[in-house]
Order: sequence, then structure tokens, then C-alpha cells
Amino acid sequence: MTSRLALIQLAVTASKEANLVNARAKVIEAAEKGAGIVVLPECFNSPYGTSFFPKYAEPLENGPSSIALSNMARDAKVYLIGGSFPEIGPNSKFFNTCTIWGPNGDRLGVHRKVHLFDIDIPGKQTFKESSVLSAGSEITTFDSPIGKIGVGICYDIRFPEMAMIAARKGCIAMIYPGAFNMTTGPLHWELLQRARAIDNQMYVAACSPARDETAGYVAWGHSSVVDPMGQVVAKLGEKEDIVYADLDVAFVETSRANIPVSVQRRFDVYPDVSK
Ligand SMILES: O=C(O)CCC(=O)C(=O)O
Repeated sequence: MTSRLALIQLAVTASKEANLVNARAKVIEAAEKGAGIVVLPECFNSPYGTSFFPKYAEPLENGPSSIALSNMARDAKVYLIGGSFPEIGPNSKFFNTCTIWGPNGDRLGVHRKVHLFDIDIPGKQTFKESSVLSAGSEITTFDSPIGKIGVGICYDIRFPEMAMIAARKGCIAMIYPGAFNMTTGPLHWELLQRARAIDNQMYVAACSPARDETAGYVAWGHSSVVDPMGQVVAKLGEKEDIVYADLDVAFVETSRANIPVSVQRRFDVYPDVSK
């Protein structure tokens, strides 16, 4: 069983309306090229930055981005992992939120970024999402025609537990809308995808916005797909583009059977890794 995955490395602008129009055109193009599962990047409809989150935030129910994403998924007849957008949620709290849509336009899942991006590499990259955002607290999976798929957002990829739990719940892929930067991108973007893929013998894909050198936060780009043996099977440069890869469930099964680490774990030795 296979399905073609498309990652849309969208050129995000300051105009939410223009971003939604561009995203729609690209989702339809990906579907015409045979994609059954389509992914948009983190903050696909707004610039990425704490000052932008409250300005661009919208509710989950009947906000312009949710309506546009539902229509895109329905009109293109695809499973759509709708990147993320700043959400104004319960008690007026802000979240970095990914919505997942089915080919009939129904919402299949919601992932609120669990691990907020708070880092400080002096002189290079400082960011504090927690100054504005609240964190989600759920591991998110949804059912696709080729099996369960897990969803995280960007910094979530640094936390192996999330992908491991998703894999142990039966996921065959983890998909991360993300926007690494010019410091951590070259160091860790691909390595983390390959690490999570090998840890769990699953496909891992990460979808970035295109690089905009004029933006306050410059995204690394390089949206890519890694297979269950840890090989990079598709990778973009930094410009706006779409990359495709066929997800093959049989390859997940063979990888897990050939190197059976998932059934060799010694939970008797490490029942709780927090200790
Ligand atoms: O982990 C990183 O280096 C980057 C994470 C990030 O940009 C994000 O979570 O939005």
C-alpha cells in the first residue's frame, strides 16, 4: 500500500489572504501530480515571530484559515496536514496549531505544539515562543488510507518520546510542519529527521516555508522526506517548490522485521525514562 506525499515549501508573505490563495493553488497542483497526502509548513499564513502571533491569530472553528483549509482538502480530494497557524483558543490563550483535514473537508485532528521553541544561542538565534504562546499537551495521530500518521510541529521533533509513542501506537510516519533557522537548520534539521526515522523505523517528513532573507526570522527551507531506514528520499533547496515521495507501508514493515528493535526494547530495565 502506497500513497504519494507532497510537501509544499510555501513562500509565506505578510498577507494572510495572499498566503491562503497561494496555498490553495499549490495544494491543487500537488493533487494533480498524484499526491494523496499534502503538507503545508509551520505558520503557513503569517510571518513567524512572537510579535505576529496575536495579530494573525484566529479561532479554530470557522476562522478564515480553517475554512480555506477545509475547502482546499475537499476540492483537491486530499488528506491535508495544514501546516500551522497562530490560534486564539480557550481563555484567549494563543497556540501554534496544526489542523488536519480529510478529502471531504472534515477536520480529522488538531495538534497544538507541545514543546514551545524557547532557545538562546547568544549572537545567533534567540526565540521565546512561551512569551506569547501556550503549549498543547497531546500526542496527535490521524488515520490515513495507508495507516496511522503522527503529527508534531517543528521543535517537537527534538523530543524523541513523542515520535516513539506515536510509532508504538501504530504510526507509519511522523510529519512535522517546521521552520528551522539559519543556525540550527544546517546543524540539526536533516539529522533530527533521520534520527526519528531510525529510532522508530517510520517515514519522517518535515515541511518548511521557503527562505525569505528579508524576514525577521529566516527559515532554513530544505523540506525533506526520510524513509524508515533513515535515507533521505526527497529534499528541496531553499526556494518555493513542492517535493514528492511515495510512502510505502511494506517498506516500514520490512524495516521493522529486519531490525526488530521495537520488540527488543527492555522496558524492564528502563520502565520510566524520566527517572
Ligand atoms: O529546534 C530548532 O532548532 C528550531 C525550532 C523552531 O524553529 C520552531 O519550533 O519553530
